[in-house]
Amino acid sequence: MNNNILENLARASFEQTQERKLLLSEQELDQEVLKKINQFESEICPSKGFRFFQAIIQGKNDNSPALICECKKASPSKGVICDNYDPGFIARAYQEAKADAISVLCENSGFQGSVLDLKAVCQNVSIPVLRKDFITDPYQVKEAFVYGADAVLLIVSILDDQQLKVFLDLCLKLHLDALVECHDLSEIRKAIQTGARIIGVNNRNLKDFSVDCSNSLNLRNQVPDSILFVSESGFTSRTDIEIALANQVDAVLIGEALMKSDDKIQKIRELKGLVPSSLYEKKLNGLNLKKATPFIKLCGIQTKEDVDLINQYHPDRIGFILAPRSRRSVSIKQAQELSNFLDPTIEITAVFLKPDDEDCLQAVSFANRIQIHQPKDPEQICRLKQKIKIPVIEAFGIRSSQDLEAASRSVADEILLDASCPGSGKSFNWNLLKDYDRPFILAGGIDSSNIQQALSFNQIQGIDLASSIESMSPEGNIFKDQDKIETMMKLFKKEIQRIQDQAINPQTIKLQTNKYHRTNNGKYVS
Ligand SMILES: O=P(O)(O)OC[C@@H](O)[C@@H](O)c1c[nH]c2ccccc12
Repeated sequence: MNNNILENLARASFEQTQERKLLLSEQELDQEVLKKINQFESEICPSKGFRFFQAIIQGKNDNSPALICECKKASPSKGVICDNYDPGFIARAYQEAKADAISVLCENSGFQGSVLDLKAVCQNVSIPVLRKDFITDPYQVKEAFVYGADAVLLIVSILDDQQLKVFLDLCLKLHLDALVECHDLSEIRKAIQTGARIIGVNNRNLKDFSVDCSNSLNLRNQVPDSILFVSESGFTSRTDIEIALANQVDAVLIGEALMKSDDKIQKIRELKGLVPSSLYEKKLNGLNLKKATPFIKLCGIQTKEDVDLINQYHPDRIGFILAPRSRRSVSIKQAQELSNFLDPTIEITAVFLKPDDEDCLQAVSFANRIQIHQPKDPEQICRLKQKIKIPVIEAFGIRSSQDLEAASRSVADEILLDASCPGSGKSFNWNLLKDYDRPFILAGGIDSSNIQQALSFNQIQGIDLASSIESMSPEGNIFKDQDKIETMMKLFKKEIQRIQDQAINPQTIKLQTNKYHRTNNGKYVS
């Protein structure tokens, strides 16, 4: 993998470590280490240590893998996640909610963490604590020990074989557990060979920050049962946890979803399956799914009259088409002006075809999302995601299942699946969508005859209409037609109501339980 992001974080973490050495030299730290070892030995309980490993074994049960809950103020992809960050306080809430272990981000440049956060957490809880960091210096392992951590993260891709071995040996000496993070099969092999007892697979691709929970599940079978398997990142709901459970994951590591939650205790109980999660979410069982009611987007808004109609019928999103050659196009300036009249609770998507980065950057002033058809170059989506702070949608014209596969690999925040000739009012062959497992927005020829089918797809996030809400005037001009907007909005709302009513029918829920299980080749299936 492209290790740039990882390497930069590792370098930053290393530099932070060198700075701390100026305050406490390695020799002095070694003294502290010795003191603590002596303390251990004088204590009555000689088996102290390796508590993280034990906590996972004891924490997992038939209803849930063990939960490792993370304290994380910020992340390189999301910026600040938690404003009033008090790791000690958060850790106490985790413990109260019966988390099995706690992970504390200590890196400063990308995560705004510190070893002091680790210290604060260790002072506040009795459950095991993991130092989450980019460890490349033994000093960091010793520090973790002295501050009271029970485990450290070792990331295989930033360590050579020799270093990994040295660090694992040091952990063993200090009775610390090591969570050995791997990204692919070769790293897993290396970890196993070096003697890792706990292997973690990150669902977040650190090349582009995309999250795919199937990444760890697909690698599950490569780790023998004698080694604990931790699935890291991207877990947001009870459904995600159930899928991990069905794939014999021993523990899951959850950060962002908890940090964002106002009621952490309740969220952990929900993740553990101790309180029912939203019933509708259960109905839409799926990996990585945005478990919201599907939205409707009306696309190709061009005039003030259109905006008035939109405000009246209130779809969830609208689209301004900024591709110059479309018959529905508006300029960036027009879109900016029209957006001033739009009800602010309606989201705006700026739709581009082969855009320059510059145009997309300009659209940020009025749009909530950017949608790109045919990126200018293969890196554009990834680049834009880093440059602009709003979600990026990549649109795909679908002719075959290969096109769908390409879409599922997209690094965009959302994907939109359309006919190969967007805006033509034609649909592609929706039969191809059967078994498609990435959430998607559907576009192309959605009208009163097929809206019900469109909303019935398991992974549907939203639908996007243009042609079916338009008519042609006697002069041959195409315009947004109030009657048609009304018809489509009514049909949409009726269908959503029907889906929601169905979701609270207990039978539907029962059928969905344990939908995912493992096959021989380690792939999850539904
Ligand atoms: O916030 P999330 O998506 O729940 O992810 C948590 C954790 O897995 C993630 O922070 C992480 C996994 N591996 C890492 C390595 C370094 C820093 C951070 C991480």
